[in-house]
Amino acid sequence: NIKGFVFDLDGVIADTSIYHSKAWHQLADELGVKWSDQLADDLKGVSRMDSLELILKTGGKQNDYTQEQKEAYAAKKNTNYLDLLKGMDATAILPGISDFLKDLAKHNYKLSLASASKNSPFVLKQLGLADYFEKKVDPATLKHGKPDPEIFAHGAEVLDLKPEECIGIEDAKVGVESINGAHETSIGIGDPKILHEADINFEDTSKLTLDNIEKAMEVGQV
Ligand SMILES: O=P(O)(O)O[C@@H]1O[C@H](CO)[C@@H](O)[C@H](O)[C@H]1O
Ligand SMILES: [Mg+2]
Repeated sequence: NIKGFVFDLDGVIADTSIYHSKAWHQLADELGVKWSDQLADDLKGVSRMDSLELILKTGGKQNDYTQEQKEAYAAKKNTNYLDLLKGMDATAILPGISDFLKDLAKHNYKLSLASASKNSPFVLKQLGLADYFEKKVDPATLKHGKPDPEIFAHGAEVLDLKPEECIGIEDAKVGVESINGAHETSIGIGDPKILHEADINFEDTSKLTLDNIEKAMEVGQV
């Protein structure tokens, strides 16, 4: 039975995916790479440097820059992103998430964070949710980014739980693949057509409750 939950951050807990997209869009314009909704969706859950490589590849420019130049561009995106976050507070917590976290804590579920973002400790602090996530996977220690199962596997290990005792929650396609690869139960938040590999789908975070999860697990024989 389920004893722990492994959370993605951007787009699951915090309404920050839009700011990542805005900052990457700004950089893509500067690099002369055509932006699209597909590219925006493909960048979800992908680490900073892998996101930049994906943008350059989309524009056929992956060999046009030195590693140093690429790191400078990634740093510029991050500065823009943090600028966009200025003044962010608990109002950026996605609908239902505060109650869901309270409910999980009340029922003694163990919680960990599996975010590719190096900004996650800062974002959690701004949202006032840092206490819920003492257990976090440090993305800088990972060999592979999502969709590799490594980050969600670590998300269970830091809770001293087996993968089958954990539910992973994601808004990105690569994130759902990572959870499934780690042999955890996957919840996909967003368009079920895009996140069709998830064991359980909810359109948005307001549907994320223990009741709805229990019902979905009964129905889905998950
Ligand atoms: O630049 P960091 O904040 O370290 O990483 C971010 O992580 C996001 C996933 O949570 C991803 O969607 C962004 O593209 C990536 O820049
Ligand atoms: Mg996400």
